[in-house]
Amino acid sequence: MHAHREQQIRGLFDTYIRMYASRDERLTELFSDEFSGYTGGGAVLVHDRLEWVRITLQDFAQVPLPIRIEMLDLALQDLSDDVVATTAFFHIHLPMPEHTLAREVARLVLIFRLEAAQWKIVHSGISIPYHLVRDGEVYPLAGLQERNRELETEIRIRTQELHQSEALYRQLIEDTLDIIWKADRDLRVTYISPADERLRGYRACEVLGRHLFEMLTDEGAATAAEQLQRAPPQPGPPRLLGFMAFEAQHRCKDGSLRWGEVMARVRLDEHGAVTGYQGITRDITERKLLEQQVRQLAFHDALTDLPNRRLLLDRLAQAMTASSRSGHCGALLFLDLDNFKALNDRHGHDVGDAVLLQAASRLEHCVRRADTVARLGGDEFIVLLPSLDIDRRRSATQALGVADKILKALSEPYRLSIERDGGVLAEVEHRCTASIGVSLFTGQEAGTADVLKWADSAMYRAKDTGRNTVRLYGDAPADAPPG
Ligand SMILES: Nc1nc2c(ncn2[C@@H]2O[C@H](COP(=O)(O)OP(=O)(O)OP(=O)(O)O)[C@@H](O)[C@H]2O)c(=O)[nH]1
Repeated sequence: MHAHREQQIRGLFDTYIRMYASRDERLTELFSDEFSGYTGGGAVLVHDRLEWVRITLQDFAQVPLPIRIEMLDLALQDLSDDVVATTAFFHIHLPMPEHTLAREVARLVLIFRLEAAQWKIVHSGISIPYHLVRDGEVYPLAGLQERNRELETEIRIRTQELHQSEALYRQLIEDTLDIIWKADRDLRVTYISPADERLRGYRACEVLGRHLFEMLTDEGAATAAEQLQRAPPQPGPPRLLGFMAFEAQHRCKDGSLRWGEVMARVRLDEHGAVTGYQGITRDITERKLLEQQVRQLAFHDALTDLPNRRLLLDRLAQAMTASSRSGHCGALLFLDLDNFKALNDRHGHDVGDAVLLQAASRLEHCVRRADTVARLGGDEFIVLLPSLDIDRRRSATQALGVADKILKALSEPYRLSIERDGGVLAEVEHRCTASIGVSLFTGQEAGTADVLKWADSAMYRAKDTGRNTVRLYGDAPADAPPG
């Protein structure tokens, strides 16, 4: 997309969000005369601009206080020369505490069209969290099916009338990505909407009549079965039980897996007997991936992928709790590479990074699976040996043994590719040592910060005594007795 055009649409989108959040009625001036849009619950397609303005003003009157919108992602897509689609993901924080929806991701599609040299919003579709819809009530299923039909008609008519942008209609359909399904009382599928084929690749005829749980992984089926058992049938007039919500992994035809958020309901007759099930499944794979990335970023070092300080402290606290139960000692090794700055200064940061990566890998090869290798930052690493011996002296001997093994592994030559003037790569061999401080811990006699501080001070003593060596906290007269 042309940078100028992108900037323009982004600016307009930001203005829209700002005006919406501050309940600014001038927002309605952005709507095209040929506007169409889905109302908040997603069930009704509105074609009339004035009707849309009325709905917007009613929304502003119902929640007059400013609302907070926390943008997560915004994507712009050229649909044609004069049509651009924007897709935004965000959290909505309404001013009433019961409507704080920070956990839920809302999706807004706005389509901008260039009209007489002015960009106008020609379509709006919002997919909002389920429980925002009518007092905790899930989308009425009939409403969604109705909406699907309306969409298809809308697309047919508009394609004939406007011949404008095929992609615009594709975008419209994307608003109904949720899979709608129904099953009989034996959980055999009796209806599945076309969205399932788009997401999982199975044609409806391949799914109809099959057990609902065949769509899921074994783990997903176990979650679903557990949820269904939680909805005990009660006698009464024919009705739908309240919906249950759970997340489960779904199998796709190509062998891949996708995460779905399932909202399901049980249909009962007047005797309380189950007559069937119905539900909506929303694809949340992207959200799950994002959550996983966020977790990875929060607990791991970006360069080496090793646990970071936060995760290390967590593991150290766990090791200390386990040690109080077992009576076994644990050890923390604080490592700092020697003269690392000189390497960076001489060959540049990228070469320094390459050494850090190789050092991280060597450290991982020196320890067992139950041990943790973490990077605190810079050229500082930690090795946590959570369970050694019951006897402190024997534990010290074991920890010092691991430290010696690490010193030896780190002092092996590092082979590095270095870019010389003119971009030619040269292979060089670099030698590097480390200084290590070791502290032992038993149970929770001390805090995690103390154990880390002791290992750090022992490491500095190793530096002071000439580097490339190991020191144990508690061996020097100045050391306070541990624990
Ligand atoms: N390449 C690279 N360098 C880093 C990174 N983070 C910090 N550093 C550098 O690592 C160096 C750390 O040096 P120090 O540990 O303070 O000193 P040193 O040269 O190793 O000397 P001693 O520790 O006294 O042996 C500094 O030059 C930092 O700029 C990183 O992610 N990548």
